[in-house]
Amino acid sequence: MTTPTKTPLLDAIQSPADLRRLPESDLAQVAQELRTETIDAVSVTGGHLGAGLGVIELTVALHYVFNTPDDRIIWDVGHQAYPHKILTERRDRIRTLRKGEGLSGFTKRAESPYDPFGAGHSSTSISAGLGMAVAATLADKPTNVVAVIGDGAMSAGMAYEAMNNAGAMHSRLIIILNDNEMSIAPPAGALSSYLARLVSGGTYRTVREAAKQLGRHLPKFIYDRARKTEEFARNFWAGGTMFEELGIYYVGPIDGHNLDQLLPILKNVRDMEGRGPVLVHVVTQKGKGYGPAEAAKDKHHAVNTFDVLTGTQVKPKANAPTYTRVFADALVKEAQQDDKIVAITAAMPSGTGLDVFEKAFPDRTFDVGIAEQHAVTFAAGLASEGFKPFCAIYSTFLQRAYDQVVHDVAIQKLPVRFAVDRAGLVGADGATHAGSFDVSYLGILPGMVVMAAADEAELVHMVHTAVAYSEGPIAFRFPRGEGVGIELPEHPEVLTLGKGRILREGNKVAILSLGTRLAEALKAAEDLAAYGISTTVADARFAKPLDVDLVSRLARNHEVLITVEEGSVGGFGSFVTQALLEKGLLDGRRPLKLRSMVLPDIFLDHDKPEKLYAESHLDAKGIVAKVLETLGREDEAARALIA
Ligand SMILES: Cc1ncc(C[n+]2csc(CCOP(=O)(O)OP(=O)(O)O)c2C)c(N)n1
Ligand SMILES: CC(=O)[C@@H](O)[C@H](O)COP(=O)(O)O
Ligand SMILES: [Mg+2]
Repeated sequence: MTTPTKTPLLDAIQSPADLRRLPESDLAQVAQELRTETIDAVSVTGGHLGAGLGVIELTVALHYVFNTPDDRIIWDVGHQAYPHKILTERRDRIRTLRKGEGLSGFTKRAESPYDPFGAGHSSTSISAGLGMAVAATLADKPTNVVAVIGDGAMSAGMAYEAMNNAGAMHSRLIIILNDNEMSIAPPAGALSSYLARLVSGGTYRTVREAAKQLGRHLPKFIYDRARKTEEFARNFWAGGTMFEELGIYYVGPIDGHNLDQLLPILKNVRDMEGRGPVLVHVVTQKGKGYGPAEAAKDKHHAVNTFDVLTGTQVKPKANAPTYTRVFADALVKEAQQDDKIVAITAAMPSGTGLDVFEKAFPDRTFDVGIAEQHAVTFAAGLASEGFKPFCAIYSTFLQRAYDQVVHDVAIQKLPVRFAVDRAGLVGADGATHAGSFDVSYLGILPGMVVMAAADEAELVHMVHTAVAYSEGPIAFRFPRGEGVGIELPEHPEVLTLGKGRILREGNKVAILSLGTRLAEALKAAEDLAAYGISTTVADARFAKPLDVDLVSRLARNHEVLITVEEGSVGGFGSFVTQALLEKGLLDGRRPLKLRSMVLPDIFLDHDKPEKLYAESHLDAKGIVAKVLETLGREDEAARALIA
């Protein structure tokens, strides 16, 4: 006897076309089954759960009403798109989410035609959607374009730049504002209060009222006739003014878990003749329909694998505190001594450890929302008035604020301290979140100091150094995850600017490491000893200013010099090469063999960082192989390793 399936309707849906063949009366059950499947899948993969659970009904409704993939649905950030993936021909791979070779945790063009735009970073959907809507008009295609953006993502400047443009364009773009009153943490800023006011009173628009809201945008003569009815007039002025002032029709707020509201309203919006951009304000609950998620403070934004019945998450065994935690604790200690220290996060208080800082110093902690550009210039303003701002931003998200780093901070030599977390590879989030470029993009700026912690004790020294340094901007980078378990210094030192350190002296090969590959470099040196190769290992500490004396000495006194880093081409290795060129140490008079080991020049997909580093040869084995290859070692053991 076969066991009855928990998801009979979902089992018959391969693609949205199958969904669209069902009667509307079945959709509530489809949604229920989709929720069950999402919870079950994430329980074995881990990942972003709460956001997806909040958009289950919306996902079903959108694929039912719109003709995907010809109509385009763009999920902002993409972390809420797991249910969308299940409905769009990827259910068979949903338990590979975020694993090597598996489905991405975000939307990804290469993965499916149902993902018309890739994401990972927030607040891009309205711009991309507007581009698609304009393209449809230019190509005279009847494509509907729907951008689904969260209330958190709506705090970023890009969303406003896009609405400013859209409101003036009369393009047929549909924006769904998915308002769950949550970012990763509770949302920060005035917009969130504004949205709360729109939703206040706890009443949602009925379908008739929403239709009337849309009716306001009907041709004038129809509208004038309609507005004479008293009922119409009663609801006329409710809500939506900010969006409407920008020229975007506002509909809502509506209950995003009620298919009886969602379906007719979405159909209405889809079929409205002659309209411009419309924003449908949908109110949802993050984590909806799963008790442990609804009860959790963060609504289960991101989870480890867990037990479905109890919601208990598997806690990976911790061998050492995370770099993030070490940074946060070190900053708290510094701030106890120095009341000029303030800390800034762009909507990532827990991710950056600033939740710890906030507990100690609530008045000196600023969560500015998803607004990295503003965060940096806001920090510049604080620095210009004598404060010591620590801007804690992931390497990948700091990319968005590059002009602010250059124009508002570096050119003015303002002492903003950048705590660049998630430097290097990050794992399950993949290419959109990898911190591969910060050494390159920060290290080329005049006057910028760039440090990289080789272990967590070094990180504590670097935090202290950043507090003490006030000549201009200074950045220190450190990776995601646990440290190496080294003892932390009681009394951190101010590091000498632009000076590295030698950890092991040898005479044939020199490995110059920047960042946490140092442990692998030291292991490699041990292994090389077994080949009779004497190896020096140095930690550069600074990518800028570079320790040119150290680099020159290593180049003069060794046959091989290898740089190693957790970053892209164009970073530390390039700075070392440039310095050696300028010193005339690469002009052929010396037989120096210089090699630089960097991440490959491709966007690496999600996988375990250690596996990716090994595949990129940035582990001890890879370093040894590089040395043997450079020395032209032909013995069998060397050949096996190089191969
Ligand atoms: C530019 C950028 N900064 C920060 C993040 C990290 N981040 C991912 S999701 C998220 C919260 C998004 O909130 P919201 O848009 O309301 O979506 P919800 O999770 O509530 O559905 C943040 C801050 C990001 N992805 N991109
Ligand atoms: C979706 C998003 O951008 C964040 O939730 C990100 O996944 C957080 O990454 P960490 O787990 O490294 O904090
Ligand atoms: Mg939200």
